[in-house]
Amino acid sequence: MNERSGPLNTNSYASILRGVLPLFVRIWRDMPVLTAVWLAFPLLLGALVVPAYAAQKQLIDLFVGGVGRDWRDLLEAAWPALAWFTGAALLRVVITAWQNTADCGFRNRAALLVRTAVHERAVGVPLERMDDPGYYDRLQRAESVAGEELLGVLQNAFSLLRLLCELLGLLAVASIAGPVVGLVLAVVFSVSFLIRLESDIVKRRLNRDLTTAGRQSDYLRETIVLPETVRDMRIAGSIGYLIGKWNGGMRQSLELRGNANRREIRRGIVVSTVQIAGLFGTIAWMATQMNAGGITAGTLVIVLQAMRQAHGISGRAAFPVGKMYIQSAKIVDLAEFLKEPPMMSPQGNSGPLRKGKNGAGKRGERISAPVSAGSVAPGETGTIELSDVSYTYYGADEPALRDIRLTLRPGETVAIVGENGAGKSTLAKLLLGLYRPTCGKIAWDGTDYGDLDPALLRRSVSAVFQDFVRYETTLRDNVGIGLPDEESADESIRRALRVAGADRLESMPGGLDARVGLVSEGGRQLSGGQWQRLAIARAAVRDARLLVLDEPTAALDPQHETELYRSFRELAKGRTVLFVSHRLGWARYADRIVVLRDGRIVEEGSHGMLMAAGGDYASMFRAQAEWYRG
Ligand SMILES: Nc1ncnc2c1ncn2[C@@H]1O[C@H](COP(=O)(O)OP(=O)(O)OP(=O)(O)O)[C@@H](O)[C@H]1O
Repeated sequence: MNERSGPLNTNSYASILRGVLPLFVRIWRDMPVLTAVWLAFPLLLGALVVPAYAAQKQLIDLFVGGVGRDWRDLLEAAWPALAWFTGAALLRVVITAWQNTADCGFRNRAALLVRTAVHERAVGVPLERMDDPGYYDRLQRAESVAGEELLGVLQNAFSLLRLLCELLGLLAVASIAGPVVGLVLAVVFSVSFLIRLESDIVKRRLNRDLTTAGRQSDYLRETIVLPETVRDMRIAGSIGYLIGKWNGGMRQSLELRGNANRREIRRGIVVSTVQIAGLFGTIAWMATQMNAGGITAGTLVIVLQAMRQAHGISGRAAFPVGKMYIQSAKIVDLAEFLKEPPMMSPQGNSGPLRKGKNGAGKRGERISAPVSAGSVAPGETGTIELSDVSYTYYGADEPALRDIRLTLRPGETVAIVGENGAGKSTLAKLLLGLYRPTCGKIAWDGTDYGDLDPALLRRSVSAVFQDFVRYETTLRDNVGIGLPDEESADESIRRALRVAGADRLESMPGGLDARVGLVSEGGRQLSGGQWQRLAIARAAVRDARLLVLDEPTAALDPQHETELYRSFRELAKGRTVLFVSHRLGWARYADRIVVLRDGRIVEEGSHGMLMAAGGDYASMFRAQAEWYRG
């Protein structure tokens, strides 16, 4: 059983404290005054309980003992207690109003502070870490915690603090009847509080686990009704399959929830029994004391009132604590996420995987501590050399690339071809410095990528990926993202749009400011090919010496693909280009073709040479040519 789904134990409390405290310290450091004010209000409210009840006791005793006395005498004797009572009530109203304002301001500012920290960390995290499936879970949890959840945790912490302070005040009031009364009530409320808390936590834990399972079930529910799913399922004759899976999952969660509810009811009965026994025992004891003249009527009344109020509070206190326990476990995730090493090496990695057999990273192993980034600028020539490079994805058993030896000369166009999964995109990512080789070395003009200045390396490379991003903002953002905000930028953007064959989009109302995508009102949705041309323009606009095109024409129609090929010369001018494509018609015009199979280079040469050799390339090329001819 892991810690988070395990029973309530001191270890989990310790880990929660380890996670939560640094966050609170961070918040405290950033806004000490607001935090101090936020903490002071509950303390004041708790402290006010005692004078209010003491004044009430005095008044009752005065009125009970003063039956038959002149009302003026009574009033004279009672006015200090009346003043205390009224003053405390008024102060309570004022403090409650202020505390709501302070609480709201504090929580929003704290959440903004932490959210900014999460976003800064999320964009700086090494890409390699994103291959760890657990990373997304951590990021998602951190994101949700840093927003609404953190607000919730702080709100619950505040409610809890307020309730505890009031409870302490009430126990102090109860002790007026005798320290034993205070002690008995403290024990009764603590026991019932702990029982309630335990059952609340069990239920919340279940809710959290069911939420994780619910993601799968939500996915199924949403997928079932998609037109493409309906089409696929009809063709496969398996209409009931997904519905059955979803339904089974839902039934299981309903059963688990039912069990938790029954458990909660049983615990509730125990709590009520403990409380009734404690409270009635106390009342009976006080009644005998009053008879014997040990306590006054005023004491009896205020202690009864305090008991009633404390009873309500002890019930309510389990709620924020239970919520915080579950939320705090998420806060630990948030704190852990904020500890993710930032991108420190130009490769966007924090360090190599620990290697298993064949250089494979072991499943579940964490990536080691960050390596420091270099400070050397990439050389002018831009010769890129890969020496015995291997790469294994996080958690994979087999390397995706093995012993790659390859040199890209300045201005050269190299085509990488090979069947699906051969390692083409992985090679592209390594060349761009997004991943760090598990073994071997990549050097730019003789300097290891690890010694290059990350920012300068990023400026020297540019890319279009098959899974390119669609920025649903303006045309200008889509192409010029990351360009300095200069007047000349628009001219560069227009040139890039022309090269990518996307200049017609500029005629949309608003020109470069035209909104694309459906996120913003009035935005125009683009076709897959139009989005891809924007991605190509985005790569073309940057003055990079290495341009990587990974299936840049997958969404283009033949006409536009041909047009793009015509402008390819302009796109490639003055740069080294590496392109990955399954369309071998493109490859034949490359200076060199590199063929990958199972992560290894199996052939290398010009189109003519490889055709003459009659190997993998020749058979792939002939198969495609046959397809067109046939
Ligand atoms: N993020 C990842 N995590 C684990 N394994 C991965 C990941 N990405 C790719 N792989 C694996 O690495 C190998 C090479 O993948 P890669 O995407 O480089 O192939 P490719 O030649 O570009 O394929 P395609 O032609 O289908 O795009 C494949 O076996 C793939 O399953």
